[in-house]
Order: sequence, then structure tokens, then C-alpha cells
Amino acid sequence: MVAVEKAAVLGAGSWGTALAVHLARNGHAVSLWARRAGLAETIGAARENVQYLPGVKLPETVRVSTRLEEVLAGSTVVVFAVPSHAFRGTLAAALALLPAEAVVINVAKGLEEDSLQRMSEVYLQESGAADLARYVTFSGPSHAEEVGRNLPTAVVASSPFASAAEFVQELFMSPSLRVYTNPDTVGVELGGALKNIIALGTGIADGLGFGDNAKAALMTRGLAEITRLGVRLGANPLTFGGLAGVGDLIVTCTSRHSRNRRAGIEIGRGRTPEEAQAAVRMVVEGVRTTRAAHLLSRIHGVEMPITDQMYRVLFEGLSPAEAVKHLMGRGRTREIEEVAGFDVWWSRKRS
Ligand SMILES: NC(=O)C1=CN([C@@H]2O[C@H](COP(=O)(O)OP(=O)(O)OC[C@H]3O[C@@H](n4cnc5c(N)ncnc54)[C@H](OP(=O)(O)O)[C@@H]3O)[C@@H](O)[C@H]2O)C=CC1
Ligand SMILES: O=C(CO)COP(=O)(O)O
Repeated sequence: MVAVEKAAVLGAGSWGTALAVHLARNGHAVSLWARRAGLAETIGAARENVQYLPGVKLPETVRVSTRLEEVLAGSTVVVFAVPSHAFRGTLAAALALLPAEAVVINVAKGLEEDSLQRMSEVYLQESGAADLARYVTFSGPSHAEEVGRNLPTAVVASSPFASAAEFVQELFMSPSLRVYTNPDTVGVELGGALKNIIALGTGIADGLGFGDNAKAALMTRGLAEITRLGVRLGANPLTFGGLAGVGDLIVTCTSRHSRNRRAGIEIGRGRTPEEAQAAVRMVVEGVRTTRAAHLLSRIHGVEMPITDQMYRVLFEGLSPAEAVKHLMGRGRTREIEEVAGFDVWWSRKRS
């Protein structure tokens, strides 16, 4: 195990709390930052985050505070566990207090709505760092509710710098959490962000009373459009067949824990997107990411039919039933447009 003097976790929501508990179980001294005094106090008193992660006790080695300078002092590892729309602001507040040698780990899965940037791009812009040598993306199929209960989970630590990825792999590795490394940060970030759009869609399908066939179709065709955009933005297509791609897509589209899927179910049942988000009471990352991905697809000329319909449902008032009609009524197409030489292959078969 890596000898870590002190790990800071910024964001005391469900994922931040689960990761703080996990790091403490791994033997590290952890400081958990909550932005609200009320939340910090109740977690500290109950030794449990009843609002965001009920039923998981915090080890004594986890300290909870609202004081950023206290949480960050002496930290060698800083885990950012706030929603993606809060990453830039939280990073900006933390930068002056970050110990020079600290490794920054980001677990947020989203795209910034205005800049359309991935979280590593936000980090580079905001910090002025020349590269990602001290920045690692932590992603993959990992619901906080299960990690908090030590249920077997496999994730990815991604950095273009092997030493940074391997450091984080070692830091989190445990008998119940298996960590793989992956150098394709673009693919890992996009897989984690874009699967939330599809999970909103499978939730809608559930809310409409559709069956498993619809869910499988959305997940498979969703992966196709995620991969299309990902490759256009420089990702390795193989990453989307891994934990941060199809792995996270499966868990988010099918799990009862998924906030995105749960919001989709509410929309499918007739609630507005605003009502659905309020009902979930935790961050539904896929909503902002749908807007960003929709714009990216337009800018880069990448066809993303499911994302298009999700955009219209979330932001233009289209009914889920109409969106289904549009998707099912699209013109005929081939499954794998990208396969070169399709026609040659067919004519060989026919002759
Ligand atoms: N939950 C999970 O299982 C997983 C989540 N993730 C990702 O982790 C990130 C965090 O998600 P999760 O923990 O689920 O979210 P939650 O909704 O459970 O918690 C969000 C936390 O972030 C805080 N927060 C919200 N807005 C701001 C802000 N503007 N500035 C500072 N803090 C803020 C909230 O504080 P307050 O309570 O005061 O509102 C709360 O503590 C997301 O990107 C998500 O996709 C990744 C893997 C698994
Ligand atoms: O990313 C996640 C699990 O890997 C969490 O997804 P939700 O935000 O939909 O709960």
C-alpha cells in the first residue's frame, strides 16, 4: 500500500463520502470537505452521511470539515468529488491551498456546459499546469452505495502518465476494489460523461413501461454514438469496450442506484425534467451533459440520434412518446457505418 500521509476528499455527497470511507479503510488519514456546516456537523455527530449515503459508518480516521485550508493542509492526494458543474469553482478555491506535490484525482462524470470541456481540460485551463502529470481521472462502474458496502467493484485510473495512474491504482486497490490503469484520458472521460445521457434514456424507457429489448437497443446504439463522438474527439475506440465505457454504461442504465436512470423513469412517467431532478435529490449529471454533447455533435458533424432526442425532451419540451417515434422512424441505416469496405464484403458474399 502507498504510504499516504493525508488524503483530502472535496465534496461530501454520496461518491465523496464512499471514497473517503474506502481510503480510510485502506489505511489512509482522510479529511472530507463539505460545503455546508449543517451537513458537516451531522456527519461528524452520527459518523454517517445520512443524507447522501445512509447505512455506511465513517471510520474514526475520517475527519469532516467545511474549512478548505484545514482539509487541504499537508495533503498529498486531493480527490475532487463535486459535480462537474462545480469542479472549476472548487478547483479555483483549492488551488492556492494545494500542496505543490499533491496529486489531483477527479471523479466527476460530466462535460462543462458552457465551455464544452472535459474535466481534465478544465483542470489544465484553471491551474495553468503544463500537462496532466499530477492529474488522474478515476472512473468506471461504481455506485457509491455498493463501494460504501465493500461490494466487489472494478474501476479505471486514467492518466497519460503511467506513474500517476499507477500511484492512484495502488492507493485505491483493495480486496473489494480492483483498479485498472488506462492511458486514454479522453476516452475514459467521455465514456463516464456520455453514458449518463443514455441512462436517462433507459430510465425513460422503463418509465414508459417498455421492456428489456428497448433497453438493450438504447444501450447498444448509445454505445455506438458515444464511440463515434469519442473517436472524433481523439479517444481510442477500445476504451469504450472497457470499464469506463460499456462497463459504466451497463451499470448506469440498469441499476436501481443510478440517479440518471431514476430521473429518466420519472420523466417517462410524465414528470417534467425539473420535477424529475428535484425528485432524485442528488446530482443528475446527464442533463447538463446532454446539452454539451448535443452541441459537440453539431460542431463536429457527428450523428448522435439518441442524444438529439434526449436534448429535445430535456430542453425543448418534446414528449418521450414523440422521441420514441422519431428514433424508431428514422431512415434505414447500417449497423456499423464505420466499417470500411462494407460494399466489397457484401458483393463477395452475394457472388
Ligand atoms: N454517486 C455515485 O455513485 C457516483 C458519482 N460519480 C460522480 O461523482 C460526482 C459527484 O456525484 P455524487 O457524489 O453522486 O453527487 P451528490 O449529489 O450525492 O453530492 C454532491 C455533492 O457536491 C456538493 N456540491 C454541489 N454543488 C456544489 C458546488 N457548486 N460547489 C461545491 N460543492 C457542491 C453537494 O453539496 P450540498 O450537499 O451542499 O448540496 C454534495 O456534497 C458526479 O460527477 C457523479 O457523476 C461517479 C461515480 C459514482
Ligand atoms: O457513474 C455512476 C456509477 O458508475 C453513477 O451514476 P449515476 O450518477 O446515474 O448514479
